[in-house]
Amino acid sequence: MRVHVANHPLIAHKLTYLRDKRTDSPTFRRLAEELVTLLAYEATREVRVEPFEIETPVAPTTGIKLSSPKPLVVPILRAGLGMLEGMVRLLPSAEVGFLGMMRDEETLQAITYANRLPDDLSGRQCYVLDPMLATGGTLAMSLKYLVERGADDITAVTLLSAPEGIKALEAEMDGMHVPITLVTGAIDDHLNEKGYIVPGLGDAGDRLYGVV
Ligand SMILES: O=P(O)(O)OC[C@H]1O[C@H](OP(=O)(O)OP(=O)(O)O)[C@H](O)[C@@H]1O
Ligand SMILES: O=c1cc[nH]c(=O)[nH]1
Ligand SMILES: [Mg+2]
Repeated sequence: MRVHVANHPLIAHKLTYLRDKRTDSPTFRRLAEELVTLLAYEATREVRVEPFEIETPVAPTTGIKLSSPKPLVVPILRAGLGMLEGMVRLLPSAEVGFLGMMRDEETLQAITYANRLPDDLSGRQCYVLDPMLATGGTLAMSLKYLVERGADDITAVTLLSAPEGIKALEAEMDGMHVPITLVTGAIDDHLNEKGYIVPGLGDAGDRLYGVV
């Protein structure tokens, strides 16, 4: 698994306000969207393209366009929804599939409660969106679904990641024979005893949408 930490002062600046507990939901949603657009630039560096002939007002030339099949963007509900708009703004022709997952806060095991993905993902590049990679259980389960359905190139985009979760995800995806890339805004210090990222930003879903 390739891990890319997007090292940019604007990303660090926006993450700081996202982390601040005084930041309200509307501001949090706007910052998450802005951050994804910056991360998406990095995450799509190897998006598949093909040559395409056009004519400028001056001369014929060869450009590029996104290859078919189009990339699939998969936000992990709930919190991943807060990253969807920022991503599809950069990739407007992408298709979108949904996975609903939640962590059992006692066992920290991921549970899937919704799954709306194309059956056949053969040859598809997939971009999985989830703001938080904590223990790695949620992303590991999501990426395995995609690999089982035939995805052959997967990039996970997170705002924050824990070192423990990156290690666990690497171990889970080892031997999958599918290129996996993680693009993240920052790698934080550690996980606490409740599985929260430290310093982190708290519960991303609650901060985006309120406590359920
Ligand atoms: O790496 P893990 O330890 O699996 O934890 C990360 C998951 O936890 C959060 O979701 P949560 O279960 O809180 O659901 P929500 O998005 O509905 O709030 C977060 O958005 C990730 O999906
Ligand atoms: O710190 C964390 C860990 C898991 N899920 C979150 O939303 N935040
Ligand atoms: Mg949550």
